[in-house]
Amino acid sequence: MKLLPVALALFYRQLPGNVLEVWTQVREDDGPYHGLLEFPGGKIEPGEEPVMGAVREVQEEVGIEVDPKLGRFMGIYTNPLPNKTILLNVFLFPDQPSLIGRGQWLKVENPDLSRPFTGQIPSPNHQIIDDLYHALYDRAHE
Ligand SMILES: Nc1nc2c([nH]c(=O)n2[C@H]2C[C@H](O)[C@@H](COP(=O)(O)OP(=O)(O)OP(=O)(O)O)O2)c(=O)[nH]1
Repeated sequence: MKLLPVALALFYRQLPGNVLEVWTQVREDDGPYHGLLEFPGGKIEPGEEPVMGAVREVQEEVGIEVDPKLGRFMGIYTNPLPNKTILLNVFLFPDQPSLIGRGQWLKVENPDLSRPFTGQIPSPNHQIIDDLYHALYDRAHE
C-alpha cells in the first residue's frame, strides 16, 4: 500500500456565539476533487518539513506568505483510496489579513457542524472541521 503524505493549511477564526469559520478555496484542476471547497495543500516533497509543505502550498495556491512559526500541528487524517492512502498532515493557522478577498469562509455551527457542506468538501475534511470545532468549544474535554 502506497502512503502519500500531504500537508494542509487550515486558516480559521472564531466568531461570537460559538461559531467557527474555516477558509477554503475551489479546486480548479480536473479529477475527483474538481470544484470542491478545500484547504490549501498538496504533497510533501522528499526531505521537506511538513509545515513547510503547508507554507509552500499556500504560497503556490493562494499567493500569500505565511510564517511557518504560526502553524500548529493539529493531527494526521487518512484518506484511503483504492490504490493509495493519503496522509493529511493538518496545520492550523490564524486568519491572515492577506486572505481578504480570496477564497471563502465556511461557517461552522452547532449542531450540524460540517454537515451542510456534504458534497462540497472532500470527505476527510468533515472529520477535520468537526474535530477542530469540538477542540475549540467543548468544555467537557478540559
Ligand atoms: N489540497 C487539499 N487536498 C486535500 C484536501 N482534503 C483531501 O482529502 N485532500 C486530498 C486530495 C488529494 O488526494 C491530496 C492532495 O494532493 P494534491 O493533488 O492537491 O497535491 P499536489 O498539489 O502536490 O498535487 P499536484 O498538483 O502535483 O498533482 O489530498 C484538502 O482540503 N486540500
